[in-house]
Amino acid sequence: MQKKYVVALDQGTTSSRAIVFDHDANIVSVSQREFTQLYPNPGWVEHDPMEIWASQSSVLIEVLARAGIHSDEVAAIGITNQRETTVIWEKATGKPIYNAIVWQCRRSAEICEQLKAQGLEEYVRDNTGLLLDPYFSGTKIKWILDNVPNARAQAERGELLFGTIDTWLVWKLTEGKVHVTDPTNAARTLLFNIHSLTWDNKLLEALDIPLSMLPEVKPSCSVYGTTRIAGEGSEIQVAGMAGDQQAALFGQLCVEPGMAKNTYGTGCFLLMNTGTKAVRSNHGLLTTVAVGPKGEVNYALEGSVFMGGATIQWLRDELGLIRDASDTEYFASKVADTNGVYLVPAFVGLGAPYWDPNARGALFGLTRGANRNHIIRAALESIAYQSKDLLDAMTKDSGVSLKRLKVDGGAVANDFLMQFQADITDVEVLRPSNCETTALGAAFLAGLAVGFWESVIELEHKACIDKHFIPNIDAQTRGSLYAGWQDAVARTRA
Ligand SMILES: Nc1ncnc2c1ncn2[C@@H]1O[C@H](COP(=O)(O)OP(=O)(O)O)[C@@H](O)[C@H]1O
Ligand SMILES: O=P(O)(O)OC[C@H](O)CO
Repeated sequence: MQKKYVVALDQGTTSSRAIVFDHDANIVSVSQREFTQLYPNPGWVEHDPMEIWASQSSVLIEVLARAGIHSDEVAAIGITNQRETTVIWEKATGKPIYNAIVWQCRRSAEICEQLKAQGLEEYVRDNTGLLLDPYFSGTKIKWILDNVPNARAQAERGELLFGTIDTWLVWKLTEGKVHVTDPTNAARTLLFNIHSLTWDNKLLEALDIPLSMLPEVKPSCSVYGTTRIAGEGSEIQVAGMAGDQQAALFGQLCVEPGMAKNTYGTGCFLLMNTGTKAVRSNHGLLTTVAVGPKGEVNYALEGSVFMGGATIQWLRDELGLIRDASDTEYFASKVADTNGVYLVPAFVGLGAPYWDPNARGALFGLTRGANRNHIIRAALESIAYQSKDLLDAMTKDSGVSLKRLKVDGGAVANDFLMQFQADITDVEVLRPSNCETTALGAAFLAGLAVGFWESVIELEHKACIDKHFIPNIDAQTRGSLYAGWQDAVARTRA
């Protein structure tokens, strides 16, 4: 039967999605399922790997059933995923030995301090492009090996496997036959040398992690194995994968140096392609691996903010101020400003450009006149302020002053947020008509790997802009609003 579709699996921090794209990159069908967030201690975040698999495999079955698509019409399945989140399982049984430790989790802060005390900070910076922060997988792996009974002995006997979520999904999809990752995910582990593109022995030794646990690293645009939907029908190629932020960069076709996008999901992630040159940041950004026009390794500068849309979930789930994330637009627009209120959402510390794992969230400027709408507005504005922090750092590091910013992710549906982003950065914000660019990036990689699409040039005709947000405040107002934010951040850190 003719291959008409590519399916992207987008395993995000809060939900698992499966999206079917046709040859024109139109969305044919979407299926999505939220899963449980576990907070066993303050600052700790976990997921159940089996629940991740259950939600991801069920949406895959559902998305095809809903659209009446047979597996032999699917050219390939591409994977994109929340990065850094760490799963360790038994090779023989496929059973995880502990919950997945999520990228936001702060429990390995002390291990990071120990590595700093060993003088490894510069080495890490030079060879992995990262910083010593609990964000990345390496110290999470060590924590599991040090704290789960028998884990270290099992690891030393070669009985355990490590994977980020891409690796875990391919392992499950191929029924335990394939243990693989790609350079964009490997680059987030703290164990991968981004210049030689191999696992780094010195860091494996420092963290006491056996090499036998690590997956093979294959290009982001390759065929990794095959799967059958619910164990039935014809085999589908699993081809193409990238960490979600790099997939979004590729989905937005930012494949040339100087092209950038900002994704507003659970966190916010601003990435700029720097081509074949790995640019070292002097302003608190990361150097990471991206995907080039032919699926090859490119580099990117990245600013990572831990609480983006998650701040809105907090308003909904913990404070009960809204019923749905989209309500925030209505309430924020009911007031002319925040009445001097600033929310610094350092709930799990602060990421780029501050890298302060010990900072905690704070609300400033409360007066008797401050009401719910001001707090909701301050929460939305905090997402835009954090993104401005990233954009300013990016300009300093790259020397490129962006005039236009491509955006995507769940929270860009919010017009208030997008307009405020344009106002506070003085940059035009471009929202694509398909905001599922993360999934699109994975679909592109999978489709290119199996010849469903020929080249990136063919893909360029498939993207279009839904809305332009033009800056609309004066420089003085912008300056004083941002100064208030910087003051609030400084006080949070103190
Ligand atoms: N209209 C909206 N306004 C503000 N935030 C929103 C809106 N819709 C969704 N969000 C936020 O966006 C996030 C979901 O985006 P998504 O890209 O699906 O995230 P992820 O891939 O990290 O799971 C949630 O944190 C949610 O609170
Ligand atoms: O789940 P998201 O889309 O917020 O992305 C999570 C990032 O990959 C973490 O680095």
